[in-house]
Amino acid sequence: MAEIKIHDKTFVPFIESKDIEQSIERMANTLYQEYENKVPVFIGVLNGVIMFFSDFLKYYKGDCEIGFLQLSSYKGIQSTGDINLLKDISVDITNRDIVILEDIIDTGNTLEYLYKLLEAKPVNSIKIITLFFKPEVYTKNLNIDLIGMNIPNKFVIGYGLDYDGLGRNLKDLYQLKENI
Ligand SMILES: O=P(O)(O)OC[C@H]1O[C@H](OP(=O)(O)OP(=O)(O)O)[C@H](O)[C@@H]1O
Ligand SMILES: Nc1nc2[nH]cnc2c(=O)[nH]1
Repeated sequence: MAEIKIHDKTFVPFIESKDIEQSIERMANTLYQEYENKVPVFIGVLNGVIMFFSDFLKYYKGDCEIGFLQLSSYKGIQSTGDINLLKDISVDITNRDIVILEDIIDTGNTLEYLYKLLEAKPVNSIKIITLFFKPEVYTKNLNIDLIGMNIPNKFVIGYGLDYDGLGRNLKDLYQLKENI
């Protein structure tokens, strides 16, 4: 894996896709044990979740349904702190057991918005899971039910995550070089 340049920044290889997938397989198996006799609705937070969502489904062994919502708050490598709901939840979740899938939880601003959005919904249960988590910068007290991998506080791209629109199609995860 070589370093790559996207827009004005250089990124270095960080986590290979095979290691990411192993972590996702573990997550899918853990959830399957918890929902064995239920049909959960997995809700992906677009756009960053695309690859995680698709790989997670491949490893999940039970019956399940899916839906999406779209939130956006990043400009470049910074959170604006201003969350935009670009697309509300696409399926009826009334009385359902829902699991929100996030690709990454960083500041927790998006998670806080999600909690407020979901509070008002008449669901049976809610779990929030994330593939990547940055414990050094997470400042909220909100519960995260399942975490795939803890990562340091450095901006990452690839495996669905972008830098100003580019980099989502990289199969491995890369880290911003200037931060190292
Ligand atoms: O914990 P936070 O600091 O709020 O960051 C987490 C959010 O940032 C990314 O979304 P983004 O706003 O970049 O939209 P995208 O998924 O369309 O890239 C990511 O998909 C999370 O939803
Ligand atoms: N691409 C990308 N999006 C994020 N959203 C929150 N943290 C990050 C990050 O490190 N990279």
